[in-house]
Amino acid sequence: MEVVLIGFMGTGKSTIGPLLAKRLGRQHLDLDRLLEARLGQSVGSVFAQKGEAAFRLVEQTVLRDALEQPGVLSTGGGAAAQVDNAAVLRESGATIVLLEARDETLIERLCADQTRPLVQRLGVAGVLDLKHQRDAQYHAVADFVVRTDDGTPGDVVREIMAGM
Ligand SMILES: Nc1ncnc2c1ncn2[C@@H]1O[C@H](COP(=O)(O)OP(=O)(O)O)[C@@H](O)[C@H]1O
Ligand SMILES: O=C(O)C1=C[C@@H](OP(=O)(O)O)[C@@H](O)[C@H](O)C1
Ligand SMILES: [Mg+2]
Repeated sequence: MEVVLIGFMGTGKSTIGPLLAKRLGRQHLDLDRLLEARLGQSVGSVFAQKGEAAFRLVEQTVLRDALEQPGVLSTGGGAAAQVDNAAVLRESGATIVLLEARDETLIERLCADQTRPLVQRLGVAGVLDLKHQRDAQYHAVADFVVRTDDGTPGDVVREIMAGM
């Protein structure tokens, strides 16, 4: 991978990834979609039927495979926060961009989309606690940070390009 987007749920990794890839003339991969294709099941049903620990094991394998390919990768929000994955990401040589947004922005975005199992399980307050627990891990992995609160997705892509 040349560029990997990391960050909490709702920061915009899956929205920005395809736009950035198009701008760079590269392929785009989304880790959650790769995992779903491998298991033939949605992320939500993997959490419900197999549990989060099983999800993390498959996520780790799919991440390692994806990093071998060229292009732009949008990770799922938990991927870079797992210790083993953090090391693999750093060693991959990809440019790692952390997307961030204010708590209020994330609440708005996450409440508007009911497909994330951790939001269902933890609720808004619980999920923000999880974000704050993960923040230091995200920053330790990232090469630089881009905020997605105020601009359009196009603005975010331009800012990423400027940072590379
Ligand atoms: N500037 C922006 N950058 C990225 N996403 C944005 C922006 N403004 C609004 N959004 C919205 O925020 C949501 C981000 O969701 P998504 O891309 O699935 O995030 P993630 O993959 O990080 O969980 C989308 O509904 C997107 O349309
Ligand atoms: O933060 C997390 O632990 C998760 C984030 C999700 O991806 P997005 O960040 O793209 O929503 C998805 O991988 C799964 O629901 C778990
Ligand atoms: Mg996503």
